[in-house]
Amino acid sequence: METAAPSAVIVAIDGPSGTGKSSTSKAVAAQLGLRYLDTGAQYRAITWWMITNGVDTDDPHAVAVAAGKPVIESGTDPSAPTITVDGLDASGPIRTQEVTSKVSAVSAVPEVRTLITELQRRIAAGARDGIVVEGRDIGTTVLPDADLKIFLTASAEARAARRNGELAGKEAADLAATKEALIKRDAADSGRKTSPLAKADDAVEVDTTALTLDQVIAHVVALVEEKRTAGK
Ligand SMILES: Nc1ncnc2c1ncn2[C@@H]1O[C@H](COP(=O)(O)OP(=O)(O)OP(=O)(O)O)[C@@H](O)[C@H]1O
Ligand SMILES: Nc1ccn([C@H]2C[C@H](O)[C@@H](COP(=O)(O)O)O2)c(=O)n1
Repeated sequence: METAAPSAVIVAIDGPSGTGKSSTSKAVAAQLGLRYLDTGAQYRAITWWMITNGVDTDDPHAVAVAAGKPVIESGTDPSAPTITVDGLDASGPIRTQEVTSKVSAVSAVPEVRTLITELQRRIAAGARDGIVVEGRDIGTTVLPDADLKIFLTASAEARAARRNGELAGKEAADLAATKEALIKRDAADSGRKTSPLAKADDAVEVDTTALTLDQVIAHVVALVEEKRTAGK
């Protein structure tokens, strides 16, 4: 494992679905020369493996028994993040509707969380120049000693509109249905017993509803710079 550089900074960015965690984290990491880790992609990857290997994702025992089998690897270059499962590129398959609908159930299984949390901590510890790690429980559970914790929020309406905007030119989704699906996934992620989606007590909350993505990125970059100037 590499030794962290003195200026290395660990940033945890959490929040509900569609608040801008991935877009913000990637851009902040790229601007500041940090690595980037999308922990949602790891939970999606293990879910995809369960589906393709015939594991019943509604059966926590079956998921727990299989949890240690797939080898999940994350590439942390913010300009080209990667995710593989058993050496196969999983970046496309993990974004399907089927994976999205099953990922909350799989990620609620404690054995899955233990394995993925260990992997996340190893990756963060190996990031010599620092890292931005985004997810649901980074500030509370995975990296409770992070130098800076951000909790992004946005209204369900804004988040649904953003998600539908991604579909421009593709099949137009119904805004109400998108909003309902977001709310349902957030409720499952917030309501699980093991490390639920939650704001850490010492996290800075940023409501992005009325902010452009560039404004959010600039705000977070400024917060990181402040921490660095203060010697973290
Ligand atoms: N402040 C913003 N204003 C407008 N659009 C935004 C803003 N932040 C993010 N977006 C857009 O919203 C969509 C969702 O953003 P992103 O994927 O970064 O969210 P997320 O919190 O990582 O979601 P998830 O948890 O579901 O992966 C993207 O299309 C992104 O470009
Ligand atoms: N730290 C994390 C990150 C993600 N998850 C679960 C819950 C989410 O619904 C799912 C997919 O995440 P997304 O790609 O939408 O960011 O993964 C979690 O439990 N903990």
